[in-house]
Order: sequence, then C-alpha cells, then structure tokens
Amino acid sequence: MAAISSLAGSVRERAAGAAFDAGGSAGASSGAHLQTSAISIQNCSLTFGSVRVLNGVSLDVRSGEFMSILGPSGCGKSTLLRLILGLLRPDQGGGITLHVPREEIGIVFQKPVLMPWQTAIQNIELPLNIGPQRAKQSKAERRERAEWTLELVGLADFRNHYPQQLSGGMQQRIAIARALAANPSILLMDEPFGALDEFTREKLNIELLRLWANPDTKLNTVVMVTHSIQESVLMSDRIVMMSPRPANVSDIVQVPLAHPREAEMQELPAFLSTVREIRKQVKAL
Ligand SMILES: Nc1ncnc2c1ncn2[C@@H]1O[C@H](COP(=O)(O)OP(=O)(O)OP(=O)(O)O)[C@@H](O)[C@H]1O
Repeated sequence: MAAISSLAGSVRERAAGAAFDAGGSAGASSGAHLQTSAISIQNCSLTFGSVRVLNGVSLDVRSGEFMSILGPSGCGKSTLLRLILGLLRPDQGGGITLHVPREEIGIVFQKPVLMPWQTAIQNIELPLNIGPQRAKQSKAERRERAEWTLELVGLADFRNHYPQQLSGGMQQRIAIARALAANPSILLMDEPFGALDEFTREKLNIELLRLWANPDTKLNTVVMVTHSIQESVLMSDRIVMMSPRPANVSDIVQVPLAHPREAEMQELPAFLSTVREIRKQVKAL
C-alpha cells in the first residue's frame, strides 16, 4: 500500500459528480451519486439552559460529497456534529435521519486526543479493541487493519513511536488513521487542522482529499467544521454557512472546482471569486 502522499495515481474519479461550471451554477450538473442523502437534518432546534444554540436547522448531506461548515465562533457547529453523532438530541424539531448505520460514522477532533502511554499503532488499534469491531474481527485482523491505516497515512515507519515523539501533523494523521481503521463511510471532522501551521495544514488538506478518493477505503462522505474560508473552498463540494447563534443555515455555497483538487487551484479565478463571495457573506452575518 502506498503512503497517502503518493496516492494521486489511485484517486477515484470524482470529477464526474463535482466538475461544476465556472459560473458556479452547479446544482443541476452534479452527478447522480451526489444526489442521494447520507444524513438528513430536519428543522432541529437545541437549547442549553436558557441559551438557544440551534434554531430550526435543516440540512441534507449528500452521499459522496465533501461538505464544510463555516460560521461564527460559538454559533453551534460542534453542537451540530454532536447531534449527528447522537451525543445530543434536538429539543424541538424533526430530528436526524442517518442513511447509513451509526457505526459507519467516524469522528476526528481538532486535538488528536491520543493516549500518551500508547504507541502510534496501539492508539489506532484502541477503538477496534473496545468497540463493536472487537466482536467482528480477530485480534490479528484488527492489528492488520490498524497497520494498513497507519501505512495509508504514511507513518508505517513510526508505528512504535509515542505521541510525544511525533509532530502535531503526525499526531493528527494518527487520529485520522484511527478514525479510518473502523472503516467509516462518513467522516465527521471538527476543525481537524485548526491547530496546525499553514504548511502542514495545506499538506494534510490534500492528503485527506486523496484518502477520501482512495477506492481502498469505504470513506464516501465528509462533513468538516472549519474556521478557514480558504480550506473550505479548497476541499469542499458545498459549504454550509451558519448564522450567529441561535444558528440556522444562512446559505449553501457550491464550489465551482473539479476534483481531484490540488493546492495550486488556490490561484484559479474560480477559487478566488468563491473565497471573495464567502468573505462578503461572513462580513454581512
Ligand atoms: N454541554 C454544553 N452545555 C452548555 N452549553 C454548551 C454546551 N456545549 C456547547 N454549549 C454552548 O453552545 C454554544 C455553541 O457551542 P459550539 O461549541 O457548538 O460552537 P462552535 O460554533 O463549534 O464554536 P467554535 O467555532 O468557537 O468552536 C456556545 O455558546 C457554547 O457555550
């Protein structure tokens, strides 16, 4: 298995579904595989004590898409991910419909949350050993799966290193490998690259897109919370703009760029105009 940084050759063709015309009128041109729903959020509201956080949020995440969620700090983006995960329940509204089994949803947080006393490979294996995978796979199969994802994120040479012996970017790669080890079809990511320097961040942006497109993984749909407009445009098919709290979906922006994405695309007029459009909307919020 090649490391993710060299997987460009095995990228699954997403261009058919995501090659939108430069004018941005992509709604009708997206491929059929993007039209079925992976997650449906129907008119969900949520209040913490006296603070109303989400106010009638409705959103359909399409199967096969890369969706980013942008919005002001504290508006409820992480809360929305926790609703999808079933860690919170809406106190009003229709609810959340998952169109895949819950165990097919993986999560990556801003901080890698690795066990400092466990090596890279042990950290990846941990959820397999305590989660539903334990009953489904033998110890040897779980180890093999963990080794495979470690290789997938390009860190096979660091399998016996402890978290404190790894850089921040490497630790986040381990967290991504840990999420992928359970073979999710949907990955929820809460500011996964927010704590990284710009260079590492851009590198991991592209690596994640390669993983998403790699046909050897089951990963199909990604929902990523981010504070970076550039990152959201570089990576996403659609960007959900949330309003300030009590939050609602204020707009959904279709990104007029084809896949596979490359860092150099950030110089394209379509990239720059989308960033400008979103920046204008953020100012107006
Ligand atoms: N368990 C909780 N109990 C009470 N209030 C909470 C709880 N979790 C979140 N909140 C509040 O809900 C609001 C939304 O929080 P959330 O973390 O979802 O925002 P966010 O948009 O992800 O913020 P940021 O962009 O700064 O990470 C905040 O006002 C926060 O204080």
